[in-house]
Amino acid sequence: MRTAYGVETVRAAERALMARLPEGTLMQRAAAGLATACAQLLGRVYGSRVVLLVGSGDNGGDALHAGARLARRGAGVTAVLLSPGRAHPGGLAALRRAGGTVADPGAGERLIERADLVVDGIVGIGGKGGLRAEAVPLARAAARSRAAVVAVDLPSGVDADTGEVRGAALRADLTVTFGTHKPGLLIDPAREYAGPVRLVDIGLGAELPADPELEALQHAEVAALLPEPAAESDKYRRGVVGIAAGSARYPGAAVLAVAGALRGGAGAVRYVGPAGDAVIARFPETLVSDRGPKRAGRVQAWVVGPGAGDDAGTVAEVLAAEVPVLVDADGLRLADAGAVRARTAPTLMTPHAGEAAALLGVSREEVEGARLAAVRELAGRYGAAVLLKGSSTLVAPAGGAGTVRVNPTGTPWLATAGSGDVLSGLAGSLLAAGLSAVDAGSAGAYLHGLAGRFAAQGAPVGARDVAEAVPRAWRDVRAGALGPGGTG
Ligand SMILES: NC(=O)C1=CN([C@@H]2O[C@H](COP(=O)(O)OP(=O)(O)OC[C@H]3O[C@@H](n4cnc5c(N)ncnc54)[C@H](OP(=O)(O)O)[C@@H]3O)[C@@H](O)[C@H]2O)[C@@H](O)CC1
Ligand SMILES: [K+]
Repeated sequence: MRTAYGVETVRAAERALMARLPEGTLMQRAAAGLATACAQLLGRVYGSRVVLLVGSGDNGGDALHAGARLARRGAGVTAVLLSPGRAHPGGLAALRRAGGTVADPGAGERLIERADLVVDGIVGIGGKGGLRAEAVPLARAAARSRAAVVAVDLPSGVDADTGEVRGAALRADLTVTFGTHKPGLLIDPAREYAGPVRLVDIGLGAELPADPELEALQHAEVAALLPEPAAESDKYRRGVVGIAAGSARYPGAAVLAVAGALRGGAGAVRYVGPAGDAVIARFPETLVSDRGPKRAGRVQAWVVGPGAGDDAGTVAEVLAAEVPVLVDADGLRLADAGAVRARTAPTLMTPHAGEAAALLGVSREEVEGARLAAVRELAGRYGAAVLLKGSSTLVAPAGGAGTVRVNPTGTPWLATAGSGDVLSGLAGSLLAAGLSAVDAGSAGAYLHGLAGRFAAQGAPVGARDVAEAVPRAWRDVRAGALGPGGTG
């Protein structure tokens, strides 16, 4: 499990740990890890040109101490001080002792142009707002330069707690973060600025509380969630998932949701709606009914909404059922908020950013720029678990408070028509198999992302290919959890 903690929590843990350690220990641990990562990226340290961008806080201190270590190994290290009078005194002294030099911001752009490595120590978890004006030309120069850019703790200019990016920010090739991930490192748009993230252990772990702000499941945790049929399982014990989707106009959504559901571990898939012929032609194993959800027969969880058009009646009927319900696509628009809140069985809503924006009455850009806030807000308003789809899919528990899951397996190739229908079927099937709403959403997104990667392998794919790759993803998750041999 990868976890991320917010700034307040990190600060409290840091204070508790520092009280037991000699002064400066944590910064030395951070700087040692940072210098090691920089050296690996450089390959050859001796003779390399390193530029440190140094702000007024401890983030700059980390950069200066790491720079001193690189200078001792023969790198030419220059620190560009953004607030010359306020740079970390101990770090500055260490750099000078190691033979490093200091420059004014005015010289920064020229130095960056010729550098092999730029270390971004402008601002870390103490940052407020976006990058300040004096740092913007340096961020641009770093982006232009062929130098590798390493961000200290997080890329300067991104919000550590939310992943929001207001204005300019440093774009890193690698982020070296200390003690724990910060939420912003796992959520777009900030995540994109961070590049790959390396976590340096500084001993903070024992001081962190049990409930992180954010968590990302990995193979082992997903494998533990996946249903496994026992010898005595019949199809009803494995769960029947009902799919109320598709319309005369959009039969494809029904077919794709069923395609996902058949691979999600439920014992049977029941389809209800006007696209029964299309569904049965493609998947003869489906139980098809055109008598509406109420009279369709036994179902352990429902999926409602993909391609539903304007069929508000079916959505209302499904919401009245006393089993878990996944609401997607048109269903989100048609669902009555009061009816969702009044439900006693679990509800999982699965909007993409545009649908979430419509529900919240804001623009799509606002949702995409502040995904964590949006998913919590929706989960609070509807009293339902919410899976917000996108480049970093988030799953918030009903009510919106508590740990949010972030899916690590997504791929841009999944942004293809019908891919969401497959996910809703897949996650609905996991609901029917007995997973909680948050577990079904996050395990579904994990398998779906992995399936997208397997199907795509660097080339465009259709939603059907994604559905067909789900069994491979499932096997990979189980194999990876068992040890060597998988990709986990
Ligand atoms: N936590 C831990 O366990 C450990 C933490 N460690 C390290 O400490 C870092 C946190 O250090 P920190 O608290 O000194 O804050 P930091 O991020 O350097 O910035 C604050 C300074 O920046 C300024 N400033 C504010 N906003 C700004 C902006 N937008 N653009 C530009 N400047 C801005 C603000 O000054 P102001 O001008 O507002 O007075 C203030 O002086 C952390 O990220 C990690 O690297 C490790 O050493 C070891 C263990
Ligand atoms: K930084």
